[in-house]
Amino acid sequence: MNEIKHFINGEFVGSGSGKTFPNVNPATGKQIGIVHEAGMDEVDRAVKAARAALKGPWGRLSVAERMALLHKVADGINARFDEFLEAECLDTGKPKSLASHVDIPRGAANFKIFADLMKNVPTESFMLDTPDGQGALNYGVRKPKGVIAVVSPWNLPLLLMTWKVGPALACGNTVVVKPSEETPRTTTLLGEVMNDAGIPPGVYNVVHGFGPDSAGAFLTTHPDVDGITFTGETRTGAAIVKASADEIRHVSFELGGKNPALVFADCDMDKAVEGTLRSAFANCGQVCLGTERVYVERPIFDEFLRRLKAGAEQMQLGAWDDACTSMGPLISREHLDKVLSYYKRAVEEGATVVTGGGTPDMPGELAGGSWVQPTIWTGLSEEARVVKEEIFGPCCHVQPFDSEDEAIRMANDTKYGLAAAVWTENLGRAHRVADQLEAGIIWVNSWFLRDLRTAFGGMKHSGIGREGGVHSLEFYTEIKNVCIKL
Ligand SMILES: NC(=O)C1=CN([C@@H]2O[C@H](COP(=O)(O)OP(=O)(O)OC[C@H]3O[C@@H](n4cnc5c(N)ncnc54)[C@H](O)[C@@H]3O)[C@@H](O)[C@H]2O)C=CC1
Ligand SMILES: O=C(O)/C=C/C=C(\O)C(=O)O
Repeated sequence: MNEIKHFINGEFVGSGSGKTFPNVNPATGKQIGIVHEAGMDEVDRAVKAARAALKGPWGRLSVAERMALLHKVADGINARFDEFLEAECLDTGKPKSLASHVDIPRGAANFKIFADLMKNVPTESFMLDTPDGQGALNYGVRKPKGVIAVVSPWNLPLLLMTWKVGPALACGNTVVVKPSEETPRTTTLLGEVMNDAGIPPGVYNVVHGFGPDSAGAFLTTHPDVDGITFTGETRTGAAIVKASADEIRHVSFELGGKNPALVFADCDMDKAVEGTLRSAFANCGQVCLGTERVYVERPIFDEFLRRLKAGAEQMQLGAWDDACTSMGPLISREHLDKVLSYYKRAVEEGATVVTGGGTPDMPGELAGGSWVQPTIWTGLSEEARVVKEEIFGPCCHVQPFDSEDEAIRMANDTKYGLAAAVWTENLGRAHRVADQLEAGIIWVNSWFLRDLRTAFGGMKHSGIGREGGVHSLEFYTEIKNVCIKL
């Protein structure tokens, strides 16, 4: 059975305690590997290795040398594309059609884009008038922040982990990554790529384990970590802030969402239906940017709903390596139970189930997996828990609206503020609505169209700070001002 170890100081090591936990394929429910669980000792060794590497060859590289190494990491991922693809699909059950277009290419791109960005970002300078008339020159210099703790989730494991590791390393930091306990494989495989690319030992470290009382908590409370970047649930973000408060650590958080789509009668219906099918059901609905609330202008409500239902019913649930599969399972039995509890609650809260609402019959060994039907509801009150809480499954509630103001009011009536999609062919309306929506990322006539140079993050309970482009550099560096009296 595949044994998944920590990656510390350039070497794969097991847990001193001998503690392990199972690595399970959610498509079958079968154990496919054994993962070592880090204790305080392994986390401490990883942080010490990361600290030492800052002062070693890594810290002495020129920017050009560092960027060349990061390009080699990206090339290394691409050279082992099929291994990364299989590892990611076994951990998550997601179809290869998705992972081969999104997860793995973005895993490589996250290194290239930030390497190139770092080479080209200027820092500020100001001339200051002084009473003697000679003046002073101020200039900013960016320094690495230090040792960065990266705590990542299971929904887009390689993509979301490298989205943080890429810019962190481009800025000259070192990292200790705690991947989700559900998806340890690609983060571990990346250790081999780092070694092959010539990244010095200690620059990239991985510790496996859980959150509370395990590797996640040990890492985020470690006194020698300089910054924490996290993607995951809002409650976990709050726990990390509390636990790390004594050490006054910088944090960057991408948290949950309950994202709306606003579909206006003047939309291109084909695009709106296709986009909403993707935003509600891609990755089995396990995308923090995904749509769980759809507001449709009343004149097109019936037609839109009919077409959305038809699209949802055409989804092919199946094995990751079957070319016909368009949807995989949920990540785990535990998550299936959570999603099904919302399916039950929707009915209790008075929903009309337009399609889905339960679990499908899957053939052969897939019968043991965490499968769930894509589900659409109508008829719920805006106060229903199913409309208010993040479910993180392949489901959405569709609600009619009669005016632009009403749609905006309902869309903003949430504690979250991550993303929103607006479907309209009226440019004036697009600008007007985008301006009023309370979300960090607004897509007009698109969804998940990502330009990695742009600010990415959430308002309200959906996050702290922004990453992407220069915003990542803000988090992963300390800017030092030098003032020279002339
Ligand atoms: N991107 C997103 O917005 C995501 C949202 N979720 C939501 O979160 C729910 C729970 O999923 P989980 O995987 O349990 O998400 P989570 O937020 O608990 O876990 C994400 C990462 O944080 C770690 N972690 C958990 N508690 C921690 C703690 N106290 N200190 C340090 N690290 C900690 C986990 O081990 C994992 O690596 C899902 O049902 C879904 O609703 C889950 C994954 C991604
Ligand atoms: O960086 C991206 O393109 C995608 C981000 C998606 C999430 O943060 C998520 O689903 O958790």
